[in-house]
Amino acid sequence: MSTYKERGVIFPVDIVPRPNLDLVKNFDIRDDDIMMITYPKTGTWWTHQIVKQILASEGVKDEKYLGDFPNLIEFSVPEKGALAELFKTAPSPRVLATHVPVEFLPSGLLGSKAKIVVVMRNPKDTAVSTFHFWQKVPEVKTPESWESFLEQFLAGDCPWGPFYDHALGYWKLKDSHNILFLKYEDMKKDLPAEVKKLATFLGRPLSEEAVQAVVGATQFDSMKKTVKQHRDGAFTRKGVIGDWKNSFSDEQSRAFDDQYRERLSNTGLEFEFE
Ligand SMILES: Nc1ncnc2c1ncn2[C@@H]1O[C@H](COP(=O)(O)OS(=O)(=O)O)[C@@H](OP(=O)(O)O)[C@H]1O
Repeated sequence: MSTYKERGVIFPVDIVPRPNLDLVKNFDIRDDDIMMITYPKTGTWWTHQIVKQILASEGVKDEKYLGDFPNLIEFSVPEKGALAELFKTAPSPRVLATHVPVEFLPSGLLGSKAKIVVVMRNPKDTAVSTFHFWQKVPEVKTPESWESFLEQFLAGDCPWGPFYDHALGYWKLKDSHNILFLKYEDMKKDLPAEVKKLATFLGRPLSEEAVQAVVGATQFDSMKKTVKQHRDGAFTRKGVIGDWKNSFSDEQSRAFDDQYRERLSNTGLEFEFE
């Protein structure tokens, strides 16, 4: 599968055909939409399952749109075509998800009352997860060796663009009232608290019992059993914080930390690595 660059950002052509970017940009947002935003490999499937469970507790169960696959509006899937087309007529509340950087978002989103949830993960684990993922998608040409892959990741040469540009593009919107930031590491450390926070933000506060039910259904082991296993299990691979230690050499880790400090110092954005 080949890739193309749009405004400096790499997209895999078969997953996000170029016309899809216009479809997404011009996509009409409804005030009751829920827009989930993730950089790839930071918790897309996980948070999608959590939102599905939160909505299920108010009786919303539409498998056509809230199916197993995270609803990534910029994607095209063989049996459905461009998802942005499909979602135009989906019933409310719509759960839309995207990996696109902020400049590619539907133009009406930020001025709307839609709820925006941004999920982030520490960039070392994100890089490792991404490396393993692309090895299972041989159609997309990414380096086979970890060393070369990491070099590209540090250079920002990866699908959906550079990690830090993506994260900071959204982080600068943090004072907007309808955005919630979640971190993968917080979810790992205290899932009930994060589920509660998310449900409340979505205007659907849950009882303690309901929180526990969502947690039970979305913990890693449950998801490994329930989420359809595409790409040889790549969507539920290890699900831990700190797996980067199995791939990074000390030297790679130092170079990574230098860039991390350079890009995030004085931004207020920080991540936990273990
Ligand atoms: N329930 C749960 N708990 C903890 N971690 C989980 C869970 N579900 C998925 N994962 C891990 O999330 C990583 C995949 O990220 P994404 O879903 O964003 O992938 S994708 O962008 O949609 O391809 C991938 O991370 P790695 O294991 O580090 O590769 C998954 O294992």
